[in-house]
Amino acid sequence: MGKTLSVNSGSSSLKWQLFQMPEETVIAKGIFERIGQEQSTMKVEFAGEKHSNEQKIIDVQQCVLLLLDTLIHYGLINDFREITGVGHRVVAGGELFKASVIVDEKVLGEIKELARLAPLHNLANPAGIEAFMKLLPQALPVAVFDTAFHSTMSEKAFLYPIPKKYYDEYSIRKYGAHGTSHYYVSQLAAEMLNRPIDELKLVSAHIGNGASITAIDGGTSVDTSMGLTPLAGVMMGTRSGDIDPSVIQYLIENVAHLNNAAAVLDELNNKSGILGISGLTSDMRDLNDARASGDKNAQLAYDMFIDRLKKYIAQYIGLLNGIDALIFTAGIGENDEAVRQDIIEGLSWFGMEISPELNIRGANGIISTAQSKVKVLVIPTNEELVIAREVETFRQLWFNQTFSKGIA
Ligand SMILES: Nc1ncnc2c1ncn2[C@@H]1O[C@H](COP(=O)(O)OP(=O)(O)O)[C@@H](O)[C@H]1O
Ligand SMILES: CC(=O)OP(=O)(O)O
Ligand SMILES: [Mg+2]
Repeated sequence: MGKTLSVNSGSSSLKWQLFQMPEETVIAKGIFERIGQEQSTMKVEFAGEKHSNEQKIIDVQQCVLLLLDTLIHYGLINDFREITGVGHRVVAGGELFKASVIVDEKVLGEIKELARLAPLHNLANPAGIEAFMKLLPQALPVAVFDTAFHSTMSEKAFLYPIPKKYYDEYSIRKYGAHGTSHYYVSQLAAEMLNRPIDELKLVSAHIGNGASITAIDGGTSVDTSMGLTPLAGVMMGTRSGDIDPSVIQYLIENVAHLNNAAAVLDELNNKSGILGISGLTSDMRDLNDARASGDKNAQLAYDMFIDRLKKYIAQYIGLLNGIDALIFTAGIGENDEAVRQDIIEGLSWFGMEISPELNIRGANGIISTAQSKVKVLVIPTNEELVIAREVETFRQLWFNQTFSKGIA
């Protein structure tokens, strides 16, 4: 028994939930959005109450302090010691972490080392972990990796067609990301469809600020659009997704301020995607406003975004030789019915059709028509719940070990 805090640090947001475990009751949850941008917001929800504040939030350390203050301020905890476990989302686990792990100094060092595989995340992730370890020394810290679910990919899927020695000697391969989310929504899809997961072929579209598409066969990830790092795959809020690698050398040789690989990679990670094409914003809500007011580049960014998503989804339908269901999840996938409509309209040849009555804001569940050959689902992701369950497994193991040692 105890309270577990799950921390999901994304590239633009930090989401958290405080659970009473093992009951899995949500005591409170919240989100810090647009971290590091001009208008950051902090939202908290508990017992039917919703609070929202606009303030400049610079980084993850500030989020941690604000979050702990909030828990005390609203009486959600009276004492920090009530929190017995803190689970952290870590994006890159590399070849090292294929499952969740209790964090100690060594693990923390290894997570920092892996930052080169997730530059937008693995720097913020250990900063958050360290801050919580310092402020909540009694709570069991557990790291849950985005890459773990994709560790089932075969060599044929995860190798790049470059000399194999670069995998053998340097572990250069596709690792994917958002695995905790793809895992969670695929399990729920099986429940919603009332079919065993091992019979199902699914494509899961996690479309947030970061976005990835995964092909899931019998409950395991067989391929996914992100690569060595979360830069690959579809176009994203600030990331280019797949491009011809020769662009990198061309930029280095021809653009004065991009005269090394790190500068180009920064451009591709932070200034590209929706932001790069629109020249305005990385955020879908703002992009929609700009499109509505007739901004041509905003419309172009949207059209490119939709096409790239369609291409990856179609590719994975091909890889799986047909699918039972397509799942939409994450910030955009869950909330933007027009994005879902535009994607499915372009994939109608595959026998997908969504119902305008079902495809509404706040939809949760099946949104396809009765005659659609492929079911289309909207499933709000809950990476925090999966993280809390992982923490609980470790806490019970730890408790049982301590208890059996005690009576031995
Ligand atoms: N109501 C909404 N309509 C359209 N897009 C939305 C809505 N709510 C959130 N989003 C978009 O979701 C994206 C953030 O998704 P999220 O999954 O929270 O990102 P991340 O975890 O990568 O930080 C942003 O582009 C944001 O504009
Ligand atoms: C891996 C990744 O891009 O995560 P997020 O979408 O949460 O930023
Ligand atoms: Mg996210």
